[in-house]
Amino acid sequence: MAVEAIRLEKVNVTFTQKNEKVDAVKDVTLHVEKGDIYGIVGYSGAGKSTLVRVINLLQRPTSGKVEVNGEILYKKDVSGEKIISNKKLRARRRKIGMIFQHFNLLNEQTVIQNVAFALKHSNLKEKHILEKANKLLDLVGLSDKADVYPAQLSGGQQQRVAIARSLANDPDILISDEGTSALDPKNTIQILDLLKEINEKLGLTVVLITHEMDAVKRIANKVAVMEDGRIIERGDLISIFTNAKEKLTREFLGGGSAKAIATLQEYELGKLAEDEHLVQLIYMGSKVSEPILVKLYRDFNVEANIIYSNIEVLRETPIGTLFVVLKGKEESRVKAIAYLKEQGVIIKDVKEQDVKKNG
Ligand SMILES: Nc1ncnc2c1ncn2[C@@H]1O[C@H](COP(=O)(O)OP(=O)(O)OP(=O)(O)O)[C@@H](O)[C@H]1O
Repeated sequence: MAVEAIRLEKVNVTFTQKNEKVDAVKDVTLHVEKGDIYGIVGYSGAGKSTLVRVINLLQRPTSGKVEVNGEILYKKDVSGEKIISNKKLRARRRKIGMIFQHFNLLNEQTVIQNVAFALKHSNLKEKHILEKANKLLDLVGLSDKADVYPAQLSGGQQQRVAIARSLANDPDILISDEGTSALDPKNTIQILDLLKEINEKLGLTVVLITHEMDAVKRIANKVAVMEDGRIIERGDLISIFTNAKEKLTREFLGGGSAKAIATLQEYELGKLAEDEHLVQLIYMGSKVSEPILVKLYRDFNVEANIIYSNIEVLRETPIGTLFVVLKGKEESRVKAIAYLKEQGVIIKDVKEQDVKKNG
């Protein structure tokens, strides 16, 4: 089996302040495979930052195991505590790049100096350090800004500098802790696309901490939802999107599903007749839904009345959601549903409790 980039096992982090205990991370097990873009979403205070700081041991867990690239960096259980040497830890940390919401650049240093700074400890000669820094600026599209100061750059450009700096030591893993949260929508998209490009070009594993599901939808292949220190739901992006179990996950998915529920509440499920059945259809790709629905009528004598429709793009794949009332004889509806399934459409029954006003 391939070695995973990150393996956290039963990690707990408890902070004690003035006799008060905060369990910031509770029994979290998380496996991130090499090459993943793993989104971790949750509201402020859910424990996301604490959890990712555990990966490079900026935060030592109260208990649990931290493994990076197959090497145990830290382990604490009933049998005791084990941590790699400080020297090794420093070396391993360099292979885990990090970017933050507020960029954390050195304001008195130029752009190129900011990037070069990350290589100060290395044995590279000044000339090679500058060569490498220039290459990285080129990669992030800022070659022409090498000699300006951070204050002269836009937020998006500053984050590009931070990304270039985070790549200086050729990391295997890049952690973005709310890296796009201070940016406007256009810069957010550009930075997310840059992270995806780096993921693809350099094979970097990316962990994306965010409270914005849109960021995850754009580039992540996997997602975990955190609440109150725990991971409450996780999976690959499309299955989470099409089959979220937790209310909080659906809340984060927001947009479409929240609007759908509001529309369905208007519709009142109680109004459905004997020969009617409300279902949710989810289909992938750009397959047009209309011809399929027309076919339901023509071939199965089942009318499909669309209550709500929406298309979202997940990692460049359009995913359509339709809430439709299927009307017809029961046996015809069964056949129609079987046909839809054959077409690769995911079908879910919509029950009254799914659209309860306070549900
Ligand atoms: N150094 C610390 N000392 C005490 N409590 C802390 C410390 N760091 C975090 N906490 C607490 O741990 C909990 C989780 O915080 P954390 O910053 O990990 O959440 P988060 O999901 O990243 O939220 P945010 O996006 O606001 O940073 C919070 O209740 C926070 O107050």
